[in-house]
Amino acid sequence: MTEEPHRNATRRADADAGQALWQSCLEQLAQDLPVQQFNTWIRPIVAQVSADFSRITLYVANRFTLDWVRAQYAGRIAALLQNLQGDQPITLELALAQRAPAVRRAAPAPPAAAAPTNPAHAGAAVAEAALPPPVASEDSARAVLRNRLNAALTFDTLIEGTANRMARAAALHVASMPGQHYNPLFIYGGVGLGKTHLMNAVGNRLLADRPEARVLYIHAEQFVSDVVKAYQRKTFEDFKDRYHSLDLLLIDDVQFFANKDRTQEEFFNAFEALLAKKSHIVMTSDTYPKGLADIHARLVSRFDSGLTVAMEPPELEMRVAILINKARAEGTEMAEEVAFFVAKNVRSNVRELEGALRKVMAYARFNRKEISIQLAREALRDLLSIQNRQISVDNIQKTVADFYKIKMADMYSKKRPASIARPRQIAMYLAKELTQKSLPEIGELFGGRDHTTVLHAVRKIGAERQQVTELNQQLHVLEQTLKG
Ligand SMILES: Nc1ncnc2c1ncn2[C@@H]1O[C@H](COP(=O)(O)OP(=O)(O)OP(=O)(O)O)[C@@H](O)[C@H]1O
Repeated sequence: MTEEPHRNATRRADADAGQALWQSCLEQLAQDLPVQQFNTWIRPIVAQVSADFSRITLYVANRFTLDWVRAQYAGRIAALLQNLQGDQPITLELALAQRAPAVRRAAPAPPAAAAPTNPAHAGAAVAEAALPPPVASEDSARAVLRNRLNAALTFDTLIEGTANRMARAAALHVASMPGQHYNPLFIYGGVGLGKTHLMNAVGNRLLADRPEARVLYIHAEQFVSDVVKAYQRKTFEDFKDRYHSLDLLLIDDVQFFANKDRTQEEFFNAFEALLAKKSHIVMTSDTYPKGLADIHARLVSRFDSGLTVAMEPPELEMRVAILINKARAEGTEMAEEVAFFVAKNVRSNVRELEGALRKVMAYARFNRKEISIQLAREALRDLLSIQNRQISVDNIQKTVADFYKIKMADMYSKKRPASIARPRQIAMYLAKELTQKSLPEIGELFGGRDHTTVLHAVRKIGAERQQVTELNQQLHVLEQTLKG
């Protein structure tokens, strides 16, 4: 045998062994996953195994599938491959199909990208190949439409609590029966409370159930820019085709439409067209529809014509659950007492909670220490000192008194008219929410009142906040002012 055919034969044998490895993995996945999931996401994958078995590249058809497979299955696939492969470390890479070489050729592996190792993946690493520009080989309009959803933001990763219960239930309903009830669904709340996450979860769930559905997630600013482009390039027909043909439109932060008359008009047209064909619209905003400034009245009334739900700042137990879950997703177990400590000190929103968690984990890694309350205290030193400096009961009393135009002295007085008693109850509620003080301590600072009086105020305002939009808005404003 000359050298060349011999080399070719060796390559073929390697390639066959590589495919056998992937085949075994596929068989296992077929057993583990529901048939529909396996057929939709796993079966179409083309795998390429490097000659030394150190790297497996999975080629998928488009960016959306890539994100989805990475978020939902990459960890499981990597762990399975590692199991089949034994001790030798293996790196899993995801790439778009247009880069795939013919499957059965044992081409050399692409240059190794630095692959971040995820401890949750049983020693195997998952990397994403450098991606070429958007897929040209398939229904490109659809691929672009789907690309904007973030596949990692699903109902499974969204922790439920009192703060988001209603919004989550409504979103789940929309995802399972789009176009029927709650159309449009209008979700509002402060920054970092999970509005974008929830909205993406609706899109991801619908696409998992109906992969052919035309779903678009878009930020309102992007919509504005699309309108401008359609004007400049005189491509309104394309614009209309794009927006009016959707099954589900998810549009984030509609407060950005303020003062943009032409955009509002185009959005109104899209809105009417979509509703007429029973497509669903989900919107988010930082305020409830009637609180929106500089948006045409006819649009505001359309926004409010389905279901409007608020997302509230997460309560303590929810913050604890979020921390424990997010830490676990990063391969770290966080003790409940530590999670309580962090959650008590970071109250404003989930994004800040995530930031605090990242700090604590990085601090533990750098210092090679276990995560404990003491370590969390050190890691969050700056944040804690800013908070302690800014939010005192005294500060809360002053701010609330100013806001409701009563005297500071009325916070401690025994006077009972509603115009004074109510702001006082609101201040007590905020003192409990925003400081570490106990009920008796708060009572003391409000003119020596009993702790049951404080508890009554905290419960009453907390419950009313869920029901009365105006009070909720006022509390948001006060909270933002106090947090600086
Ligand atoms: N209930 C939750 N469970 C798990 N993660 C959450 C939850 N709520 C929010 N998050 C996470 O918090 C971060 C901020 O959420 P998101 O971006 O959805 O907030 P938002 O309300 O859209 O904020 P903004 O108005 O600033 O865009 C995201 O990483 C999101 O995944």
